[in-house]
Amino acid sequence: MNSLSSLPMPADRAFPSAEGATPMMEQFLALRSQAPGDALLFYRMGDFYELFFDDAVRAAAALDIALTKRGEHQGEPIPMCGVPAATAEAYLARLIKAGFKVAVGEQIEDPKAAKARGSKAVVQRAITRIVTPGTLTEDSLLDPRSANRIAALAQLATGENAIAWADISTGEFAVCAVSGDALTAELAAMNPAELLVEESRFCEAAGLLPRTTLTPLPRAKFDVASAERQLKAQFEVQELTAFGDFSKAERAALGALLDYLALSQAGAPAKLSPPRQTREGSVLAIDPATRASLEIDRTLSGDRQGSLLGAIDRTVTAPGARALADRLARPLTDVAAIEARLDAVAWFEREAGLRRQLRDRLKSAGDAERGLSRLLVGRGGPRDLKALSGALQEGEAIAAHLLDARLDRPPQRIADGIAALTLADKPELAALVGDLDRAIVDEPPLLARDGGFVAEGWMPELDETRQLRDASRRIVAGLQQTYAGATGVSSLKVKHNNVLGYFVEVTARHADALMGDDTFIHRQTMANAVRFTTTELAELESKIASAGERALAMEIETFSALRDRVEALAGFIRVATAALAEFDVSSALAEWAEEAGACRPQINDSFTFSVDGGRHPVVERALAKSGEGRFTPNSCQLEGSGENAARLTFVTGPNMAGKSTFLRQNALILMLAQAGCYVPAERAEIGVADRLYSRVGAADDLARGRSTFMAEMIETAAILNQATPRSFVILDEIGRGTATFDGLSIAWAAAEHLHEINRCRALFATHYHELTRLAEDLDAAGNVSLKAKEWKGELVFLHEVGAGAADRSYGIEVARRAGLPRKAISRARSILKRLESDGAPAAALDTLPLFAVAEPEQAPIIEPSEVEKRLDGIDPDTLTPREALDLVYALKSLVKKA
Ligand SMILES: Nc1ncnc2c1ncn2[C@@H]1O[C@H](COP(=O)(O)OP(=O)(O)OP(=O)(O)O)[C@@H](O)[C@H]1O
Repeated sequence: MNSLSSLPMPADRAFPSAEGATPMMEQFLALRSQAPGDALLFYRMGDFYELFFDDAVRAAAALDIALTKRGEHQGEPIPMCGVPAATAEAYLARLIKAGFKVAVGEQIEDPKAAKARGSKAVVQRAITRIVTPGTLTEDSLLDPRSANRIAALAQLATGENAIAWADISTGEFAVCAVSGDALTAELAAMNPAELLVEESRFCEAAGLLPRTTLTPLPRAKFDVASAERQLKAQFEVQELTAFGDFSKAERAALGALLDYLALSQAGAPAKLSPPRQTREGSVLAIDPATRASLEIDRTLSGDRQGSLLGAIDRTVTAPGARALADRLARPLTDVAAIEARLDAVAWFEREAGLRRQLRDRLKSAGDAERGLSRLLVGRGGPRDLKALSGALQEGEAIAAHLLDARLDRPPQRIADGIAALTLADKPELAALVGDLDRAIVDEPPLLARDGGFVAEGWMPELDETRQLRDASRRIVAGLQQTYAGATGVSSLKVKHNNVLGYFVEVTARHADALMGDDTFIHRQTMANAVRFTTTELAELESKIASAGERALAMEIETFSALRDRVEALAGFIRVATAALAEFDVSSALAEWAEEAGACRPQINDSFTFSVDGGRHPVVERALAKSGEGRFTPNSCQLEGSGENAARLTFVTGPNMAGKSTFLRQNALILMLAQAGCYVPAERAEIGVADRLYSRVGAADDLARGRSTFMAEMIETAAILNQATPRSFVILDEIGRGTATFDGLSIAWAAAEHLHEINRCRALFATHYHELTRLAEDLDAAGNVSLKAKEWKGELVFLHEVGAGAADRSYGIEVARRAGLPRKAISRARSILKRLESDGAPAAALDTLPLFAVAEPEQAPIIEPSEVEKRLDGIDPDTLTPREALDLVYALKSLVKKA
């Protein structure tokens, strides 16, 4: 979705005044004026959500549903459309995907209560929620394997910036002050579903993050003083310093986000953890262009399959998958933190048997994280409670299992996980888990109001009421027999519907037998049946109904009591569910490492990048799957000082030889290592990088009015302006999108800039062989090349990286393989020959007539074959079937001869 289209509606849409409105329409217009202008209003009417006026017109078009009319307002028909409440989530999902927001106006009183106020009274309604991409909690609206964050960007006039973000499903609430340079990379690492920006900055922000919905907010929402008040109230503290020393921009961002969340949850804001301050630079900065080109979590065409994440993800739970995606999105820069993650992976790698048992158990732990968040924002149900107890029980069993195994002493992160999952020292949580397990049936309904989820034996009073209800039901069932005996109508049935309640039904033929009997009160005559009620049935009916109502009320009360206990212990539960996700991620990474032959990288603060036998995890997998052969491992040595290895290495070689693959695999290895993953190599030593840049492959960015070359230059400019000596850069063929000499000059200057000014570790793939000479002049530059050899006139790619520059490009050979017409190929060869001998392209070309001369030794005149000659002389329309058959035989014999 383009971010500009993420604001499909102007916030200042006009709706008619309430003058002359019916009471219901008056209420609708009042709610409409409370709802944000850029949101559609779903107005609950019985079993439907209805939309009116402009909302109806837009929703009908977006959902492709019928647009109708309902009465008139101020002399004009009112446009209307509606969706059934029972299936509303599916429509919501489509609207949110299309970039809309939806305000939900619910009935907040029982229609009976409204009726009691008078026949014309309108049921009270209120906006209970505003559904936006960043505030979703429903499983059906969310991708189970991706996080769903919402962020707010505060940019003060002083030039101070900060990003605050929250994930309602985990309660995460954090903030980071960022410099202008790092803004885009920090936002890309966060990858929020929705970004709140000040409205005057909307255009600037549009396009920063292509998959993010932008929500403009008035400037006042970023006011520092009111933000501070709101934060203090939310976290019940006198001073914010309790949580950290927040800058003005940080406070503004946190406040705007909190306010928006409160608004979208209609005053019942998500239960967030106190704000955590993070430091810019604690994650490896990767800008959006680099992320896209490295295909980290999706390919350039948007698929998960074929991305790095798709290749290495072996997690077995949705929270695990989300945690892994997050690790790849935000690799770390702190050596100790990376080592701690690697220790956990290594432990699971060593304990392979235990790992398999654990992964089996994890599968049944489910996704308690999102269930918890639904419960906390008041949208959870009995199924979420059950999932929670299931996960915590499984978690405890896992912790006990890991402890019992008495294997190698677990590393810190695993030990912390075990501690978080052990219930013995958390009596309240243990009691809650036990109670949830006993109180809720095994397969509870989604919603509490459906009832039937409190298990038998949990609440004697409820059991009694249910027994009463069931006994009455049994009496009703027995009455059928009694009535049949008394009336002599054996086909008599006792049935139930919502209009009559319990009733007796006989066929028209037997109606007379009941008509004269005072026990039976005639209610309905249908085509084939006649229906009666009886006082006895009516009494039983009301007993059953009131017992049912009482039972449901008790169940709902039980649900709220359990929910409150969950809320009180939410902190512990979050830590426990996070521990399960951590176990899943670490064991999954160990599983992948074993499968892919990956090794533990050595991480340190040096400026070394030294990889032996490195591989590209995605290309390798694709090759193995297609059976096209094995991936050739390649080593790469870079050294910031340039002493033992070059700092800047030029990579040359024929087209299709594997240059881009080599560049990317090294960037991915660095990223994986800093994310705390094993790396596909025999050995790797990696000095952490602060920023990773990749300029590989150019694509037009026409949506933003940039040509391929312009897009390439903008990205190159960002690298040359921002890369530090700690950064890692891969550059693929920059400058090729313009005139040869311009391109060469730009590539040349960029290489020198990287070497002399940025002084970062860099791989620079190029077809400009002139550049390779630079390695002689620059003290920390070197050359490697991808090898190819000619064998029996064919070019064979070895995909092997060796020292030194390549001698030629073999571009024409690749073009021939790709199927360029023979004439074009031979023409290209002759042009190349002349260029190589004359040296000056333009002058040489002027003298060459286009396609006039065909070089005999390279492009022999192709004689038509015998078959072609024979076919040439034939007019198919004049052939008899016999002649045609003869011709086929003749042609076949010619082919054999040839
Ligand atoms: N190390 C390797 N082992 C096996 N196959 C490889 C290896 N590297 C690349 N290949 C194969 O070669 C193909 C071309 O690789 P790549 O795109 O990296 O070449 P290139 O040199 O960058 O080409 P161009 O200069 O045309 O952009 C890949 O799609 C892959 O199938």
